[in-house]
Amino acid sequence: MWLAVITLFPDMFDAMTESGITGRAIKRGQVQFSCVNPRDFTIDNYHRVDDRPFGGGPGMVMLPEPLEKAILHAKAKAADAGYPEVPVVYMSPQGKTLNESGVKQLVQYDGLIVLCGRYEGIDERIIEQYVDQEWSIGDYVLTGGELPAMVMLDSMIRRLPDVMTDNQSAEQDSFVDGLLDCPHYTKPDVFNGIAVPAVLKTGHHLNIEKWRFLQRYQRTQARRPELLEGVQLTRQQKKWLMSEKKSESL
Ligand SMILES: NC(=O)c1ccc(NC2CCCC2)nc1
Repeated sequence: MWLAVITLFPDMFDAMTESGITGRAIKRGQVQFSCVNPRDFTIDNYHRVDDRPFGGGPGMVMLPEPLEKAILHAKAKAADAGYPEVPVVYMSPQGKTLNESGVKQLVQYDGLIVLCGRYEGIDERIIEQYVDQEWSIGDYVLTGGELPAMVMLDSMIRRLPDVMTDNQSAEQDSFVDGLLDCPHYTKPDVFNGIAVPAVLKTGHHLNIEKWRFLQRYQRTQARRPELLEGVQLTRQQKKWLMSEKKSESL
């Protein structure tokens, strides 16, 4: 996947490119990643990338010209790399709230340009003319679009084929079927006097699968009941649930 981020703080993305599974995917060439800095496209002596808002009010707004030049440069780079039509995504609290289905939709693209704002935001005419999709990682305001961009890109990169090894695979992710995740345990058997649930040490895979499903269902019911509306249970899961409810009513 071809990715470019437009940002005044490219060094922030070292957190994603220099470590972990995302760093490995980039080193392996599974992801082509680059940053484009609007400050490199300024023409005044002060390299201005922002100015005061028309209509007054606090803070500054990012100037449209450096952003336009940065976007066009990123689009040209994508075309040179063989990706002629790359959508531009802008990270903002006004965007669609990102969730697993949004990640699945985004990771289908061959390439993506992610625009990160700073200050009070960017000139609206850039959004009107160049932004294809606005996305938000949640209903809160941050000082910049860089962290939301890294959150979104991390969730996408881990879903690319062959990025996660089999035993890490994203397919078994908790959210993949809408339920929260089950508890996880590893050595030691007893930690601070608390033992690992016995079923997990039986090696009885069906019982373990049942236990994990029931844990996930009960956790979702207790913590995020609204998520249950969108959950499609398999016949087996429905049976497990029925037998659990029966045994509870005994
Ligand atoms: N919830 C979010 O995804 C989000 C995105 C960007 C942002 N701040 C940026 C937006 C324009 C200037 C700073 N804050 C929050």
